[in-house]
Amino acid sequence: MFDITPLTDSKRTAIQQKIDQKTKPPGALGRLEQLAMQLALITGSDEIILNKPTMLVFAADHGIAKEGVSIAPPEVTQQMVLNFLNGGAAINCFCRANDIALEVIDAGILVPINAPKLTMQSLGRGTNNFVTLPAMSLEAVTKGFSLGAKVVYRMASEGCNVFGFGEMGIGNTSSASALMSAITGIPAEECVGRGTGISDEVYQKKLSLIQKALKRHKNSFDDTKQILSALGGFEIVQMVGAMLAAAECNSVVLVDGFIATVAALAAVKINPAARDYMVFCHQSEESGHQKLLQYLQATPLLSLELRLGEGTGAALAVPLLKAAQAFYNDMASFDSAGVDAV
Ligand SMILES: Cc1cc2ncn([C@H]3O[C@H](COP(=O)(O)O)[C@@H](O)[C@H]3O)c2cc1C
Ligand SMILES: O=C(O)c1cccnc1
Repeated sequence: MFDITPLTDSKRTAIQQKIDQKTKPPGALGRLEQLAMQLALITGSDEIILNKPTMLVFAADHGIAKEGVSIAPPEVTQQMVLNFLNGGAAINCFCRANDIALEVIDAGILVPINAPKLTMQSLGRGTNNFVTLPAMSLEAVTKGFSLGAKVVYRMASEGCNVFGFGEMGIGNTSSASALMSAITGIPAEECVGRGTGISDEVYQKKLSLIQKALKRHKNSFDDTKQILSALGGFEIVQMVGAMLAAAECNSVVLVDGFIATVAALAAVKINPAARDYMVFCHQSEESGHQKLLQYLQATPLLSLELRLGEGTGAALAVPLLKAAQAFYNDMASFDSAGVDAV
């Protein structure tokens, strides 16, 4: 379904040489050098090209939210979508601060909003409660992949080659933890966290509901699509399709916090070549995130104790991408600056 070209090793030596000829001790720009290597492999080895960075925020509701597993009721998903459209959320501020375009997508909120700025591609009015039923049909997963991909193909045709992925959906840390446990085999206790900041009591309820759901659906864990249909969210499946499409379009995939990283995990299971295009932007405070990053052998760029989602950690990493681009493209070499090589 997604034809992703793994990044070629043949250009690595030339890129490393270019980095090593910059006027600095070898390796002195640390992680920025690794980032420049990845960006050069994705976008061009002569010059790193970052075009029209765009944040895609997918919003949807979750049947499990009715169980009271969040600090907020499900209505907050729709209210936050309106907040995004009015420019008032954290993600709006960080996108404005860093010159990132923002597109908000209704992937399946409970009560649709009629607003010209909102991209409408709803898969339904929230998922089923996965404690008792599969969250969605397999057809919805497949449709979600193509709807997510559609947004990326449109933006890529307009020249965008840097995509950030964010989400909004009350209850979605429950779906994400259940997916993480089912896909990786890591026990639920290590995947489930406090989400929006729930109490000990609510945490115990959340954990036991997720354990119950994992037991109930365990016979349909043969492949990633089945797992997504059992436990996923409409915003999560659209993110999976969008990430795979971005990798297919040779674009940079900026992965945000816990929920976005679970979508990235599913995308990598579906097509391992997608991993090459992913930049893991930050480590969230959500307790399962560190384990998940380790599982994916990913070292995140930032660690700011965020636990918000919306794409905020991805937006905050964009200046680092621009710094990697700036030194790779513009910094003098020992030769051009007349500095003795070290
Ligand atoms: C006002 C508000 C704004 C948010 N922005 C992102 N989230 C984050 O919290 C939710 C996940 O946590 P849980 O699984 O505990 O519900 C998601 O919507 C996520 O994007 C928010 C949550 C709230 C309450
Ligand atoms: O890391 C995240 O994505 C996250 C953490 C808590 C709540 N919402 C999102």
